[in-house]
Amino acid sequence: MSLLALKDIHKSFASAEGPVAVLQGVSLAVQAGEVVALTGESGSGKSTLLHIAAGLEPVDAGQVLFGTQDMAALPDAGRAQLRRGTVGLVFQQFNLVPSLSVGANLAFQARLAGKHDAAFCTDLAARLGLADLLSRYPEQLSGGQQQRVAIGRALAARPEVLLADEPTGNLDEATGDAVFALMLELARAQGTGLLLVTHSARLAGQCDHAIHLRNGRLA
Ligand SMILES: Nc1ncnc2c1ncn2[C@@H]1O[C@H](COP(=O)(O)OP(=O)(O)OP(=O)(O)O)[C@@H](O)[C@H]1O
Repeated sequence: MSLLALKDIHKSFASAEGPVAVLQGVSLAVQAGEVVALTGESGSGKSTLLHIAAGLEPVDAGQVLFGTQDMAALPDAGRAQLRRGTVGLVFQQFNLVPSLSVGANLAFQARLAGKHDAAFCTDLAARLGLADLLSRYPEQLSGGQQQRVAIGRALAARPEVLLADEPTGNLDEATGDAVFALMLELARAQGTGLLLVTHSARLAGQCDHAIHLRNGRLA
């Protein structure tokens, strides 16, 4: 059974001209330890699909299966619980907690999931180049530093499924490559399934599969 399986997802948004169909029957699966790249032109629906997978956006039709549990069919509290225990998120808005230090932000998700491991967190901070920034606050960080904290926070919780929306988009190429390599290494070592939105054909080429979204369908 797949860690994550999206089945026949349909999604429209309302607009002044009427409903706009963004996803028209999208199905995909991510297995344990598998890294899947999701590519597509700007506006093709990649972020929408990731938000749906995270249970943060309702579907018009379709299933979002984590094992046998359908995220899309759960009530709010059930979705939050499934997300907290199972899913790691790295979105374009980093959503760091402004009142918490970098160190506390890094540990935040893992603590919520009951999986906090101080040594693992310290090691992650070092590998993400954040060791000297642990007592700073998010507003005192550059965009790229904030992005690395957001990645560290998701990885520290050792999620079963990691959903990442252009996770290295704010980083220079060398830092981005190093952070991407760390994400791949941890996903493979821990059996995490990784679904990754990227505009980079180079990064997509390093993944196990690359799938392309066009006109609401996977090409
Ligand atoms: N809440 C919303 N209300 C109305 N339309 C929306 C909403 N969210 C997204 N859309 C529309 O859905 C389409 C897909 O948006 P989405 O952000 O998923 O694209 P994307 O492929 O992630 O784009 P990018 O690569 O630019 O981030 C776009 O046309 C966008 O305008």
